[in-house]
Amino acid sequence: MTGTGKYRTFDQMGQSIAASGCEIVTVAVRRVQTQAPGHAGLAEAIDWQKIWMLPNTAGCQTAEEAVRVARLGREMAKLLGQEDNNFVKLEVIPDGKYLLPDPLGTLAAAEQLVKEGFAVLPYINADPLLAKRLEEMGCATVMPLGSPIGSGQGIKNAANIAIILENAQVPVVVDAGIGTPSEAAQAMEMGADALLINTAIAQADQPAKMAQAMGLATQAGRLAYQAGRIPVQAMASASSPLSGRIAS
Ligand SMILES: CC(=O)[C@@H](O)[C@H](O)COP(=O)(O)O
Repeated sequence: MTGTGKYRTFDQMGQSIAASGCEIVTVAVRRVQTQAPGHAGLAEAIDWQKIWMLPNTAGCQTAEEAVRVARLGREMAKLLGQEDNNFVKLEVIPDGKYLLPDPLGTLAAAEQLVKEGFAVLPYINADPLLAKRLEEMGCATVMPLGSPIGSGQGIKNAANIAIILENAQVPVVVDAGIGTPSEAAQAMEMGADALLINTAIAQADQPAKMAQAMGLATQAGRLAYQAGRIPVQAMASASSPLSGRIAS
């Protein structure tokens, strides 16, 4: 999954989405609604016949706001030709400095949106108990953050994300903070089902190239997870057989 924010141009955005190989693109409902300079034409710049839209509630500080914006997002998806799209990336973020999600607001909004038939993809701190509660409530995924949005700090919550992955019965999408392809691969090697990456691509010197690198790393990480890594050992073990040596 990729985002649509922070690109220098819509052209760069389109090229990056294509180069990444992503299947889902998230769009802030409020950006599509404003039609202000820099936002106008955003939704129209993407071919929604090929890409699944994930409307998000960015900018919402309370559960009530998020529920309202999610409903608008569903209408927006319909207008853009995705009549059966009931997805919403739920963001309830009252904190402007670290952009950390409000767990109680997220829980309350998720409960309401699940009741209304949404496929809810909640953006959360990497809290295993919260992830479980959201799953039990009927959320379609959980989206724990690797580190704060746009920080490029990578996977700072690896231990907690590992617990979420161990327990989850729904797909786990690692969202936010991924700064490099190696961090994308790391999250996938841990067993994440998907990633959401925006800033590291959009703000790269060459966004499309970084998008491709992120896509390749995501696939590499997934393959490595499926292949099964070797156990880490304290001591060396020789690569060549020890029997039949020339020297005694
Ligand atoms: C676009 C979006 O949904 C972001 O809020 C998301 O969390 C990605 O974070 P990064 O920008 O750190 O990749």
